[in-house]
Amino acid sequence: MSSEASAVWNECLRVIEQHVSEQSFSTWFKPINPVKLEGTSLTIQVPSQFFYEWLEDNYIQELKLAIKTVLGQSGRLEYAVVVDRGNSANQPYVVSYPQGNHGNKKANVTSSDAQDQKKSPFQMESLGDEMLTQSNLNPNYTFSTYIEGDCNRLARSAGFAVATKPGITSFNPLMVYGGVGLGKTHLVQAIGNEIKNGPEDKFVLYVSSEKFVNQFMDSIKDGNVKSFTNFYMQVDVLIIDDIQFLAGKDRTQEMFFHIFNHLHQSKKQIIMTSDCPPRDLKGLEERLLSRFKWGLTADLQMPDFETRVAIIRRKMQSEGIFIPDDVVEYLAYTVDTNVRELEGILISLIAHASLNRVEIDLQLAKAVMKNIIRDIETEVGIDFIQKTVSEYFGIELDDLKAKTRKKEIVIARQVAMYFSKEFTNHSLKSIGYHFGGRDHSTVIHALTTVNDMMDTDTNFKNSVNELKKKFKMRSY
Ligand SMILES: Nc1ncnc2c1ncn2[C@@H]1O[C@H](COP(=O)(O)OP(=O)(O)OP(=O)(O)O)[C@@H](O)[C@H]1O
Repeated sequence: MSSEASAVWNECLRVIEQHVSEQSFSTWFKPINPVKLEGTSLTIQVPSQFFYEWLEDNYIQELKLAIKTVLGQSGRLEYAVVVDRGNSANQPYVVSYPQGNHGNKKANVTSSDAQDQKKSPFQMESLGDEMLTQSNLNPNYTFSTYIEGDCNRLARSAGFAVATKPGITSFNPLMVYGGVGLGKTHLVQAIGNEIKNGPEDKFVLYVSSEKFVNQFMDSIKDGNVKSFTNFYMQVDVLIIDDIQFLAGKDRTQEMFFHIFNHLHQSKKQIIMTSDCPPRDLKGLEERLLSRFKWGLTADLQMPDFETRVAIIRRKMQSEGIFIPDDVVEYLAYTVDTNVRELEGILISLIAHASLNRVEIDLQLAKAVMKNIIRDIETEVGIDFIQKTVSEYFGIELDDLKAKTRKKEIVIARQVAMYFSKEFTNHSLKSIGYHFGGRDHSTVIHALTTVNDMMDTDTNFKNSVNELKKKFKMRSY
């Protein structure tokens, strides 16, 4: 190592130190060795191709600034990457970037070893999205933007505990599972952001399982497995999304098993998500599954109506738009599949309104919704009420009209009559007619019974209210 190169690099480090966190500085800049200085071109040696890619993806601005400050406008930076070749001696090859060409992955590679040029480097996929930071975290996914409800209370509070004391609570690993679009990624990234922005300087890394698998495969192809493993073993908080993707990928599972053990033993935090509970994860090794159960497993459910309203309002706030209450309610009633879909519909609604320069109102919401969800019924008729009520109580539609006097059928029939009175313009006589030709006094008796039961039986009242929401939504 030339002493000139050392002196220049030390100056560069002083500049860099002022612009990155202490943890990043020791992880990404301390391991670098200055190799040589030729004119205003400084060559630094980095431990692996991955390390080099990481620097280029995440610290290009800091490096540029340092080189320009120390070597002037004509300053250049070249990298010598130590290639891991198992037992054979490490031969560096040089990746050379002309000034101002940093970050261009197609830049010339001049190698001291022709073979190495052809190797596709083990690299983190380009992060692309400027929203992502060096931990691959979306800064918008925070606890403050994550609406709490019965659907996520346990997972959220466990997540918050982990964020406060990563690696120390008994929630290690923390496994969050739930159906598509229910907020798994948002929650685990909120934990990551909370830790990253906290007082301790922790290296937090979020990675999808798919990316993890691809990186591992690339590392095998490139003979870089060691640097892959070393990299993951340095992490303080590893967040790995959609773990079900590891199913059937035995080699990756084995590697993950070692990384998991190392991190867990070193009291580093592991957070995972999955689309199903660990017991239903097919194609995952038993030893891995048993480790997943060491910590806490918490599920996410579809948010209830009130939580959906709160999610819509939060989204409106972040988009800086106003939507009338009846539209918010309409959307929350109608979209009960998952939160991503709810957000998607809200965004289409906003887009329609701004493209057509019209106000967002119920009419527009219905029109947008009709395009998206087929078969949506906008009117409540007796047929619809009968169908919905019979499905809800798990009885045959025909039984509502039949003579049978079985208790559960009588109740369902009375409830259906009650809603027919509330949501349609049919007379008592007509309602009776639609329920197997009963007379109007039977309908009156049904209405009285339902009202009385709602006063005395909370479960029954909840069922009626739940059904009411379905009808209300369609009667807008
Ligand atoms: N409780 C919540 N509060 C606020 N926003 C939420 C909530 N739950 C989900 N979202 C939003 O819903 C969208 C989908 O969430 P996310 O991507 O986290 O779901 P996921 O469960 O990881 O989905 P997938 O199964 O496809 O990986 C995101 O925009 C997220 O911000």
